[in-house]
Amino acid sequence: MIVLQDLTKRYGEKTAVAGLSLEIAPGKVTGFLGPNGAGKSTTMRMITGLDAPSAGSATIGGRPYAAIRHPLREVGALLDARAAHPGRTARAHLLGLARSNGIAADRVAEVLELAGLTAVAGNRVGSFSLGMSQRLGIAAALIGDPAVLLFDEPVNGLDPDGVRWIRDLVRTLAAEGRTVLLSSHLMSEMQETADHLVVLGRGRLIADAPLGEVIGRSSLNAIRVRSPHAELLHRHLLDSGMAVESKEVEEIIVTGGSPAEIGDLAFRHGIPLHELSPRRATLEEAYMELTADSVEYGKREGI
Ligand SMILES: Nc1ncnc2c1ncn2[C@@H]1O[C@H](COP(=O)(O)OP(=O)(O)OP(=O)(O)O)[C@@H](O)[C@H]1O
Repeated sequence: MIVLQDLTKRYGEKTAVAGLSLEIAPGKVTGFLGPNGAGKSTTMRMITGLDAPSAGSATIGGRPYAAIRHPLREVGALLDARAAHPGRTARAHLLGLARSNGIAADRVAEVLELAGLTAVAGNRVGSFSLGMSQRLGIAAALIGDPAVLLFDEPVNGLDPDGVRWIRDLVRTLAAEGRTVLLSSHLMSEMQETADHLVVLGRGRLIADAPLGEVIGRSSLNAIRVRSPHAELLHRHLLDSGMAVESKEVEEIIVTGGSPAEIGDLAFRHGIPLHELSPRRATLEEAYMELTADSVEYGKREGI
């Protein structure tokens, strides 16, 4: 369990993280989303003790990172794939980490295998592609078999096979009861992988809810209704407080009501229905709506 209490980070005038309070629970994949500069990496850096908070606290299992004697045995993090020394081999890098955290050397071969790096274990890290470096970063995160894992953009640079590997890996880690915090800008991937979402905008929390709930709140969840009496149904639906848009002569798009409510209402008024099909918003659509006012670095209308 990761607990953030009023966590704040200021860089001079800039407030990168502004009073964040939330809990990241074990046993699920928590997706960490937000536009560029929203404060995701800064939050992860404070959780792992790489940055000190300006105010508030971040604890793992009740303790701040700095108070954990062998941190890699409790928290694994992939924050910067290029963090390993380029002149070292992958094996030497992992052995160094194992030694400094009281982890048995046998574990190195295990995580190299798990990350698909056994064949290149003796190669220098500096010769690795971005995808191989990501795999090494993941091997490092897993070396101490920790209960808490943080992955910042882990699929960056990975091929489709690697992307699927990460998806399966994080799902397995969560199913084992671990706490998994995962940031990514790939919404389709996040929709496949996350159970719960934490969304930041300009350093503030804008959503902390199960994935299905975040998508369910989108105004783009709509129901297509076809009826030979679409116009009449249109009026009844408006009277009952739903939003209705006419598409074709016999087709309307309804938001703000469930298929059951629409079907029952049509039945009460004796209106035949020829189609009643829900269209679920995608995470990308829900996310774009949610963060529309929080995008800091991007294209603005009229510029
Ligand atoms: N060392 C630093 N010095 C000054 N400002 C910083 C520093 N690190 C981060 N910031 C600023 O803090 C804000 C949050 O940055 P952060 O990297 O945490 O965002 P992010 O959500 O991870 O973004 P991205 O999706 O682009 O990786 C940004 O405005 C950034 O410029």
